[in-house]
Parts: sequence; C-alpha cells; structure tokens
Amino acid sequence: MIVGGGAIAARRAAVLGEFGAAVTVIAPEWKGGVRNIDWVPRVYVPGDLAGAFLAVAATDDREVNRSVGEEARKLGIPVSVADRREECTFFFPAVCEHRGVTVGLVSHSGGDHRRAAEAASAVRKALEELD
Ligand SMILES: C[C@@]1(CC(=O)O)c2cc3[nH]c(cc4nc(cc5[nH]c(cc(n2)[C@H]1CCC(=O)O)[C@@](C)(CC(=O)O)[C@@H]5CCC(=O)O)C(CC(=O)O)=C4CCC(=O)O)c(CCC(=O)O)c3CC(=O)O
Ligand SMILES: NC(=O)C1=CN([C@@H]2O[C@H](COP(=O)(O)OP(=O)(O)OC[C@H]3O[C@@H](n4cnc5c(N)ncnc54)[C@H](O)[C@@H]3O)[C@@H](O)[C@H]2O)C=CC1
Repeated sequence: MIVGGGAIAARRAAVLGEFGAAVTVIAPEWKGGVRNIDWVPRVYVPGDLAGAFLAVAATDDREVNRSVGEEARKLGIPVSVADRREECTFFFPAVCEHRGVTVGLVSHSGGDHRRAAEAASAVRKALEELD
C-alpha cells in the first residue's frame, strides 16, 4: 500500500511491481505511469492500511506521513516513511538489477541515503563489468 502519488511514490511502485507485489496507491493524483496498480483517487484516511502487507508513506504532507506510519506500526505492518527515517520500521532499499542478479542495499540505520545511492551506482557498474 503506497500513500502518495508523486515522484517518490512512483519510483517505489515501479520497484514493488517489478517484484510481483500487488500495489495499491492512495492519492488524489497519480503521476506514476506504472500500469498494473490499483489507484484509489482520494486522500488517505486512517483505516486504509487494513489488510496491507507492507506500507510506504510518500506524500508531501508531514502530518499525513506521520499518521500512515503510526497506523502501520499499530497494525504491525512494515512501513517506510519517506520524509522521516525515525518513523520507518524498514528502509526502502536502492535496488540494483542486472542479468539475473539482484542487489538491494541500505545505509546503516537508514542514516545516509546519499551514500546508499553512491554505493548502488558502484554496484550497478560492477555488475555490468561482469559481462
Ligand atoms: C531513511 C529512508 C527512508 C525510506 O524512504 O525508506 C530515506 C529517507 C530520506 N531520503 C531523503 C531524500 C532523498 N533520498 C533520495 C534517494 C533515495 N533514498 C532512498 C531511501 C531512503 N531514504 C531510506 C534510507 C535508505 C538508506 O539510507 O539506505 C533510496 C535508497 C531508495 C528509494 O528512495 O527508492 C534512494 C536512492 C536510490 C538509488 O539511488 O537507487 C534522494 C535522491 C533522489 O530521490 O533521487 C533524496 C533527495 C535529495 C537529497 O536529500 O539527497 C530524505 C530527506 C527528505 C526531505 O527532507 O524532503 C529522507 C528523510 C530522512 O532521512 O529522515
Ligand atoms: N526517501 C526518499 O527517497 C525521498 C523522500 N522525499 C520525501 O518524499 C515525499 C514525497 O516526495 P515527492 O514524491 O517528490 O512529492 P510530490 O509533491 O511529487 O508528491 C506528493 C504526493 O502526495 C500526495 N498527497 C498529498 N496529500 C495526500 C493525502 N492526504 N493523501 C494521499 N496523498 C496525498 C499528492 O497528491 C502527491 O501525489 C516528501 O515528503 C519528500 O520530502 C523526497 C525525495 C527523496
């Protein structure tokens, strides 16, 4: 379940969809272009996460993201809150895929997303060099 329909939500929907997740997006607008998603065109209301396996809070509204994180933690659903690492119970990884190999990586305690992005670039390059 992804709450928010902007660039970050779209990137995460694409990754989750690629790995076979059934993705539902709750957001007044969806700019993702990813097809196989179930888009619910409205704002989030507490209760929306019932039955979800995993949650991503990626709106541009701090209070909404906080509330999604709170509901997920209450329900025991793993949640990544895109604007506040302290409210995450998992960190969305940088994913590197190349010719049958997949690497997902995060920085220590989700504390350095720039370092994670840099490391992901290096891993993508290394995988290409295997060819
Ligand atoms: C804790 C975490 C929580 C989570 O979201 O799960 C988190 C948190 C935050 N990110 C922020 C900003 C940016 N993050 C990126 C990029 C990535 N961020 C990703 C993951 C994570 N980001 C989780 C930790 C994972 C780890 O550390 O290993 C990646 C790996 C995966 C992905 O997002 O797909 C992806 C690289 C993918 C790749 O290269 O492949 C960019 C650049 C861009 O978007 O292009 C920017 C904007 C520019 C800048 O600030 O540098 C802010 C400030 C927001 C604000 O203040 O507005 C916070 C808030 C905070 O740190 O508290
Ligand atoms: N973790 C990461 O990798 C990064 C995180 N961020 C953070 O991620 C968040 C989202 O960033 P972008 O996608 O660039 O923002 P954006 O402005 O492109 O999209 C925000 C989306 O949230 C939706 N939204 C707003 N209120 C809502 C509500 N009540 N219910 C449901 N949807 C609602 C809007 O309709 C819009 O689709 C921001 O908080 C930003 O600080 C930004 C860059 C990278």
